[in-house]
Amino acid sequence: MSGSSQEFNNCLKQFRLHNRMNLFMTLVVQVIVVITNVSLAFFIMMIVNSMEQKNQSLFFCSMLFMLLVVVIYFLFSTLLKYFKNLYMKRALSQFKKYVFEKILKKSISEFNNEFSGKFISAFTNDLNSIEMNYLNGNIAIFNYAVMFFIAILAMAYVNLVITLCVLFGCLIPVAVSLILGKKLVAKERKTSDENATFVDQIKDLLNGFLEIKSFKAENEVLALFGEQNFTLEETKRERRDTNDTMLIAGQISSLVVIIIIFILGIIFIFKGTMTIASVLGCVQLSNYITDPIKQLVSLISNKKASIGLISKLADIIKERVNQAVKEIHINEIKRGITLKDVTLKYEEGPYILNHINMVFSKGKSYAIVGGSGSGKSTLIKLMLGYFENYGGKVEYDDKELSTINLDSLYDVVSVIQQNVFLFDKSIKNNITMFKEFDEEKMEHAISLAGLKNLIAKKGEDYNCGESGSNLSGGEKQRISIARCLLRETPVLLMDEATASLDNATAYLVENQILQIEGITRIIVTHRLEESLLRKYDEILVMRDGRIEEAGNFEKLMKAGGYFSALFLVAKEGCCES
Ligand SMILES: Nc1ncnc2c1ncn2[C@@H]1O[C@H](COP(=O)(O)OP(=O)(O)OP(=O)(O)O)[C@@H](O)[C@H]1O
Repeated sequence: MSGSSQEFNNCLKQFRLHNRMNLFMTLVVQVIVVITNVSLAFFIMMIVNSMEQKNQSLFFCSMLFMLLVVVIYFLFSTLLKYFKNLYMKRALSQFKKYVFEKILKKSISEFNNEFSGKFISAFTNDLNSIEMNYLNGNIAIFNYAVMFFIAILAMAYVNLVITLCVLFGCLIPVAVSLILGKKLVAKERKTSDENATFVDQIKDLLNGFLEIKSFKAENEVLALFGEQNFTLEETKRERRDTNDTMLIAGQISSLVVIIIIFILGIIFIFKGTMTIASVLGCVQLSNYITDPIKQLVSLISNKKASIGLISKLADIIKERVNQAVKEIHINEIKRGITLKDVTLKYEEGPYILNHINMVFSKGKSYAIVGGSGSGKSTLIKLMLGYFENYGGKVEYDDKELSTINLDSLYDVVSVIQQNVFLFDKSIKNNITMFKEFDEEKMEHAISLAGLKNLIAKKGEDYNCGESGSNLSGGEKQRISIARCLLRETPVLLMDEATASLDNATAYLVENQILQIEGITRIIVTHRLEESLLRKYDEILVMRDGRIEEAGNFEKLMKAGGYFSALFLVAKEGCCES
């Protein structure tokens, strides 16, 4: 079985898990509700018969019958509501949890290769469609199928010829559905894809709200929005069009059926083989035949379309990386990290990392410096298992990165990046990432990250706001530094982690991190401050994806090469400012 179909089956399993009894009860109760519905036709026949025959006792009998039907209907539709809602609740919550769990299991590289709009759209638009058209749809299909068969049996009991002719009239919508069904599936999938692009764009545009306002780019952005908005709505229009064509076919079929019943009914009344009551009964029963046909046509097509969405979701969440090759677990670093002839490029572009050779020894500190775009962040991302298509070798001790289980890697390596993400939760939760930590360890990390004053002022339960909007850039960054230091991993990677801090705080934090004993630090920095740079065991100078020079501060300055030029320019800039 392929990964996708295995995942597809797992998705469907979530609807049934611990939920079979609720579904079974829903279906049983549904049958009883349908029978009470169909019995209305017999009530009409009894009433009309009592009128034709002026038979009072038959009239009272039919009224009593109807009263009983209403009571049964009330009781069972209440039960139906109860079991159906219970089934839906469990099915959807389990399904969503499963999908989200699968997304969380994705590797960083997998997640970044897919548009996150795809995931958001899957959780909004696609899930709504799956709820409506698959879960609700399945129950509705069962309801109408039962209604159709019971009504056919009841009508055959009243008049077999009329029943056969009615069935013939029902062929119109069935034929239309067969013709248009496949189109609808394709259109539902296209709508889902367009919606994912739309969500992606909205996310992107709203993230840049400040830039849009300050550059007065509202009109240009509105035009960009308008294009995708139009494409999405056009796709939805096409989908609705196909759906409506099927509904029209259903309506025409109902009219044809009613005409057939009346024509045949009059013939049979003239022949004396049918009464007015039974013709009216057939008309009422025909509703329970044409209505299901009308509904079933679009319900089945919509269900097929939503199955397409489940399979698309299964495709998104299925594991792409062969986990078998990533089964090596590491829990410590004994010697260090070695890069052997590492190369990397994005698709068809130039090499971003160009034959890098480097040994990062355990417990030492390394600074990575270099001009903008020289590949510093890419190198950090590479060591975090961000890329799968690199050349050469990246070894943690003697274990190749591509074979290491990434969960275990993140027990050993942590990263602080320039772009900080904070959750809309308290400062404490943002530092601990919702885990329990020793009070003493917490205080130590808070102190190293220079957060003591902030916590004294606002308290650790202070809410950070959406994406940390209630805090300054520097405060957010210090929280992310504390978050990382709290984990006390043997390897710490930092990518411009102090960029939004003022000079004094940045110096303090970097200095404190350089004093932590026993951990391996690899720090990308733009701050070429002599007293700090002297504390690094080695400085790697990157240029165009290569390591141009490497050595300690003194050696590099003596060499008078690229580093010393960078250092002098930075020093001059600093003195001028
Ligand atoms: N997703 C991507 N697709 C294509 N090219 C990319 C991508 N990300 C980065 N690059 C390119 O890779 C090169 C190295 O980028 P990287 O972010 O590693 O540089 P950097 O040295 O960290 O720069 P800076 O100091 O400005 O942060 C740049 O030329 C950049 O344009």
